[in-house]
Amino acid sequence: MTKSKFIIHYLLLNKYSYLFAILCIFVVNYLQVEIPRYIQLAVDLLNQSTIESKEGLLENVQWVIALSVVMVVVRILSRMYSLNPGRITEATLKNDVFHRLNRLPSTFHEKYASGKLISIINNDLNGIRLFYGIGFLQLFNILFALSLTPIWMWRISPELTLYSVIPIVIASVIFWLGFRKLRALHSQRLIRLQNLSEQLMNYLSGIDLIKNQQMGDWVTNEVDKVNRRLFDCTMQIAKIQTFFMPILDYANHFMKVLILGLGGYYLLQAKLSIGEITAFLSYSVLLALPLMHLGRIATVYQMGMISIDSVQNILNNEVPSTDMLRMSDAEKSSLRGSTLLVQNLSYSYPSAKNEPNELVLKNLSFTIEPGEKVGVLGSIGSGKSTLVNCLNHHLSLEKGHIFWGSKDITQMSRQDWRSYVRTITQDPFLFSDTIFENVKFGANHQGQATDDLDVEQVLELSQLSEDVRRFGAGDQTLVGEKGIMLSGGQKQRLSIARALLTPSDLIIMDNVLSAVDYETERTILKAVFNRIQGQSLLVVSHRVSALEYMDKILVLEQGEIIARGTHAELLGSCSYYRETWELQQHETETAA
Ligand SMILES: Nc1ncnc2c1ncn2[C@@H]1O[C@H](COP(=O)(O)OP(=O)(O)OP(=O)(O)O)[C@@H](O)[C@H]1O
Repeated sequence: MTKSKFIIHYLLLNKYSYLFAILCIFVVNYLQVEIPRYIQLAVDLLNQSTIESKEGLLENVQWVIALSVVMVVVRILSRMYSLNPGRITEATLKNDVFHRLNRLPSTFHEKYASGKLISIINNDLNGIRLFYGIGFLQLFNILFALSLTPIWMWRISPELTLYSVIPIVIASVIFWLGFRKLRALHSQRLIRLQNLSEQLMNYLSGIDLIKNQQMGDWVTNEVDKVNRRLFDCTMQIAKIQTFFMPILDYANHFMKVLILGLGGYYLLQAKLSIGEITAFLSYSVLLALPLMHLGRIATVYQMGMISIDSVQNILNNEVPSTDMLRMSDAEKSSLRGSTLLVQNLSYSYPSAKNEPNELVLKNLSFTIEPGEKVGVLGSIGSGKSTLVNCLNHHLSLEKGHIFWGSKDITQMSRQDWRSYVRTITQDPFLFSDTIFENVKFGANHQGQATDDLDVEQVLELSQLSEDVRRFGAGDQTLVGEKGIMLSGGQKQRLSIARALLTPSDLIIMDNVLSAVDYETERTILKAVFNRIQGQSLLVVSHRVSALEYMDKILVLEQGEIIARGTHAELLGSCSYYRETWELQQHETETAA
């Protein structure tokens, strides 16, 4: 979406409010120029002492009071109907941005750090709220004030109007120069805010490490450097706003002096009355007020434009077209319990320079039949997690390599694919909530009704019940940010419980038992086997003991399957498998 289309799209969201607001702003500005006319008539009648003049004076004063009351009411309405759309647009955009972030592929998140995104959602969207709220109100205020006021001034004295406008024209040119300089500074400031937010987010995520390693001083120093750059930029903006922007304010005072001087001269020549000069002075204020606001509006406009760019950088990223597809219920159920077929799968991570990178997976082919339990053994860096991320379509793939039954997984949305496959990753993510809510996370979204009994059951299966009972508040215990209260093994078991809660056709466990001892590993796997009868299982590990009871094991080395078979077969046929097994057996015995 282009910038102008973006602006119009979100303006149209509140079109009726804006139309009503424009009408109100026009009425306010019209009344503003009408009131001085009655003041002028009243002042001119002050000099006369006839009964008619007293009645006329009273009538004019009544008009001034009545019009002022109407103006106040309409002004309140104009503010309500022009400021609220800004808040509505901000809230709508927050949802739109978050919705898009949820659907963008992982490659997007590799480019944008979370801290930066948080800064855009907070600071930039705030700028957009002002743009669509106060920016809109003041734009029309200025437009109407600058078009109506000179006409009413001209009616009194064309000559005096021309002289009064001269200082304003000169000031506007100077103002424009400052305005251009400010735009670049505002853009820099938002980028520096994003950098600071990114850095703070990084350091706060690793606050334990920083404290343990006594790195507090160094980190404070680093934050100070980024903060100082932000401060310098903010100060430059403040300087321009303090010295440049009030130029219109100075012009206003100069204009008043001109009106009084020249007006007095015309009064002596009987070209103008006192009432007319009084009205002229009122008009000069009406002309100056919006001009004085111009500095603020210019800031709002610039911030709005820069913020729109930032938000568009997110919204203009295309969600892969297949992710927009939804399978019908009939098609979904026809694919339940299918075979997973991997055919000549190769993968290389995209490089920063868009050059082809080294292949991390090389020409892999295998199947996982319904209900089959398959293991993948591989040393560190052999490509196990990459394979998992291909299978669950976390990574973007070419079509024709992974099929679920007859369906190519790249031709279905990730959301549909997730209804068949549940992945337990090696870095389980826990939310800052209770154990119970963490286990249940996502279950309701998948349309699965779960009750407390189910949660209890899966905690038991994943060997976590005993630990949970020991916590004071049981499964209502808060796990802290990212599960800081739990050990690595407890986190892993909690994420297994989460995956077991709702049924799926294939469960992928990526090295999730590395933080538990061999005995617990065996018990958990046995429980998982019992629970998921009929469902397929892929267990990825560098521990042979975790794969011993699998129907089939694939041995992965440097992205290639170098052997496949059952545990017994591989002990005979694959030296790497046998050596790993013997080494790990020896480690277990030594540990015992
Ligand atoms: N996002 C990425 N961008 C570029 N290269 C990556 C990325 N993720 C992994 N790699 C590279 O791909 C190779 C395989 O990594 P992968 O994480 O799949 O191995 P692994 O077998 O799961 O290792 P481990 O047992 O340590 O988890 C490694 O050389 C790694 O550096």
